[in-house]
Amino acid sequence: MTAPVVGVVMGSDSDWPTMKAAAEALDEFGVPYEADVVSAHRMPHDMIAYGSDAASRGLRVIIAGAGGAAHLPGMLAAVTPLPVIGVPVPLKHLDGMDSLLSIVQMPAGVPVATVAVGAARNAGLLAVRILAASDEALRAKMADFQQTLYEQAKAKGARLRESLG
Ligand SMILES: Nc1c(C(=O)O)ncn1[C@@H]1O[C@H](COP(=O)(O)O)[C@@H](O)[C@H]1O
Repeated sequence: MTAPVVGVVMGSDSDWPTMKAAAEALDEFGVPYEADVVSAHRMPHDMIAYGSDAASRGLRVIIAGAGGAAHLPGMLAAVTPLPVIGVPVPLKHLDGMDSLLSIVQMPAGVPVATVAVGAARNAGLLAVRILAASDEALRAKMADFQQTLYEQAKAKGARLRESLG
C-alpha cells in the first residue's frame, strides 16, 4: 500500500457524510490519503500530536473539516508547516455560517485555505492541485479533468440553446 500524502481529518464521525467527498476526489486522482477523527476540543493532545507529526510521517497536505465552533483547521495550521485546507461543515443550526467564520477568519501568519460551506470535494481537488504543482503526471490529470469540465459546460449551453429553438 502506498503511504498517505493527504490527511483528511474531521472533528467527529458525524462530519463524514460531508467529508467523504474529499476522499472521493482524492481517489479519482489516485492520491493516497488517510482519514480520521481528530478533535481540537475533545482530544487536544492527540490533535497537537497529529499536526506536529504530520510532515515527518510523509503527509504533504491536511484537509480538516469541522462544524460549529470549528477550531480544528486553525489549530492544526498552528502546529504544522503543511498547507491546511479547512472545510466548514454545516450543522442543524446556523447553516454552517458559524463554522465558516471560525475557519476563515484566521489571524495573520497562520493561513487556512478555506473552501465553501460543505465543499469537501473542492478541498480534495485543491489538495490535488497543491500536490500537482510539483508532480507533472498529476498536473496532466488535473488538466484533463478541467477539459472535461469545460466540455460538460459547453454541452449544457448547447442543450439550453437547443431547448429554446
Ligand atoms: N468543531 C469541532 C471540533 C474542533 O474544532 O476541534 N471538534 C468537534 N467539532 C464538531 O462538533 C460537531 C458535532 O460533533 P458530534 O456530532 O460528535 O456531536 C461536529 O461537526 C464536529 O466537527
